[in-house]
Amino acid sequence: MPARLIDGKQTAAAYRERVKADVAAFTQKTGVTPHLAAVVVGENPASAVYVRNKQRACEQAGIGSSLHALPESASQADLLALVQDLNADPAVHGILVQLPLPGQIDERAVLDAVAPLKDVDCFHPENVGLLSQGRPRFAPCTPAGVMELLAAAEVPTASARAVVLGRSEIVGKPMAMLLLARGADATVTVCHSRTADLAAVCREADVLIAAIGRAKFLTADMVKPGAAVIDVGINRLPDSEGGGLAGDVDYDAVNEVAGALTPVPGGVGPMTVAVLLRNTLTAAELQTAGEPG
Ligand SMILES: Nc1nc(=O)c2c([nH]1)NC[C@@H]1CN(c3ccc(C(=O)N[C@@H](CCC(=O)O)C(=O)O)cc3)C=[N+]21
Repeated sequence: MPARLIDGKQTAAAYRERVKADVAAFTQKTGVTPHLAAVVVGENPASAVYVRNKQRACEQAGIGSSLHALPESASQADLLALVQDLNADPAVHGILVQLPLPGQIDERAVLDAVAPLKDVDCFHPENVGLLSQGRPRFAPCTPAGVMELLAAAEVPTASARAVVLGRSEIVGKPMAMLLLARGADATVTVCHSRTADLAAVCREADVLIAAIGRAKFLTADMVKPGAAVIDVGINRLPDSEGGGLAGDVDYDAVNEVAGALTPVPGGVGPMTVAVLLRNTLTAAELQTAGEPG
């Protein structure tokens, strides 16, 4: 019996319509157009696709966007100077420094330099701290997108056993915090590449979030029959395997065991972009209400 498809494209489209309406109301009331500045260093092809998707989504939602590209060889000082300029620019509300950055640049130093009120990725320690205290300023884009998908698919989290496979700063750790938060009330296990009996731990999950960054890593033997499986993976397959995008889930096999499942593409990715739009409006609201800087 194949799993119920959790349609990220459809959920993202509905979510973006709501953001678009809220942006129109905000701009009508304040005369301010929210603006997202995307910073890209070098020519990472995957990043180019995502940045283009984000810019297109911004335009459709009535959000202005600008692209600030530095060469692969840019120094950390160059990038920090650009971030400071964007921090100081009152017409820029959200700043997104596209990851990964080239090896000569310390990602943590750059992400820490983004003004907390403009940190629409929710990567800054201040915003991660607020999130961990259950009073988030911004929703972490991909984890919040996952929560929206679970809600849209009416997958219950309260009292459910949730297993997060992966412990990254971008997805795994904030994902665990959102599932643990009051209102979501899941019982959360975070596992990773060093977890013993990984398959057995994953099989305990009613809700299983795969965010380990390895193509088709989650196999059918790791899934409890009927569980909801959310695939956060965005792995580019080598041309020898047909190229294209694959998730962290072995989709065809898991589709026969899971109760509900997200596809890649068409699942979490579109939600990541949709939540980024919401965060950019939130940033504009915070900076227009005269919130202390
Ligand atoms: N500072 C920063 N913030 C990010 O949020 C961030 C980042 N850096 N670096 C890269 C990752 C990746 N990411 C995606 C965004 C959209 C899709 C997306 O729209 N995916 C479509 C398919 C897109 C395609 O055709 O390749 C889908 O899954 O349906 C995927 C991945 C955001 N990221």
